[in-house]
Amino acid sequence: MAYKVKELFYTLQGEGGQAGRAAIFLRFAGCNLWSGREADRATAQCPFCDTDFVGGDKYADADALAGAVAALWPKGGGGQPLVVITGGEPGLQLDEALIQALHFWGLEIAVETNGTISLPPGIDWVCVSPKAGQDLETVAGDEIKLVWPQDGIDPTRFEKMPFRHYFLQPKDVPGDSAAQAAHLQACVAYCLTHPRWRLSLQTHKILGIP
Ligand SMILES: C[S@@+](CC[C@H](N)C(=O)[O-])C[C@H]1O[C@@H](n2cnc3c(N)ncnc32)[C@H](O)[C@@H]1O
Ligand SMILES: Nc1nc2[nH]cc(C(=O)O)c2c(=O)[nH]1
Ligand code: SF4
Ligand SMILES: [Mg+2]
Repeated sequence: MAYKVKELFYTLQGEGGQAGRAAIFLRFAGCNLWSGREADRATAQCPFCDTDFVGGDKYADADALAGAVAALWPKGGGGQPLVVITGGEPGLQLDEALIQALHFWGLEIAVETNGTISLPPGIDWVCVSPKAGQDLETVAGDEIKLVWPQDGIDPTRFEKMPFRHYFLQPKDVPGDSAAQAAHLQACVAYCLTHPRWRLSLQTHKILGIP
């Protein structure tokens, strides 16, 4: 199968339970909850997206893509190579052939998903970030990372699902510092009154790295 990839880059995982860990990012093009066009944002099922996932390059098959990913890991530095597969929505393109090819290169595989599309088996770390009004296909995994606040979602709903970690991540609104501050305070207040939940900051944005 051919894959449409917006970008490949090497950085630190900025969010969630693996924040601070070096990782190669594989960002797939396309999402099922927004076209990616600004003109459609207001009517999108997921209107607060912080990511450009339109366009990019085609890879002819799993071996070609996995080889390009593996080539980004620094030689001789040690550590367990990690790829974070994101998007857009990775559930649209991620398949068993790509999982196998990435594992062949010794990569640990983490996925960032909105949870609405079933994923192939074999992923090492599954992060589900639920979106208001969207039913979940993936109801178990390593972490829930809920962008907060979001109207129409009660976080306690996810506590019945077997995830290892529960994170709230402040909803970023570029250019609106009052909203940013309010969203951060809402997350802090919720974590203090519901201690099962932990704060996930987007540390790459704080650091100014990709
Ligand atoms: C761009 S999404 C791609 C993966 C997948 N489509 C998803 O939504 O989980 C990567 C992560 O960024 C989060 N995110 C998107 N927009 C955000 C924003 N404005 N503020 C904070 N987190 C955001 C998503 O919820 C998700 O956890
Ligand atoms: N550094 C960094 N960490 C991230 N964790 C999840 C990201 C994403 O866009 O899925 C992301 C991202 O875009 N950059
Ligand atoms: S589901 Fe993920 S990629 Fe799609 S619009 Fe929402 S945050 Fe962006
Ligand atoms: Mg991001």
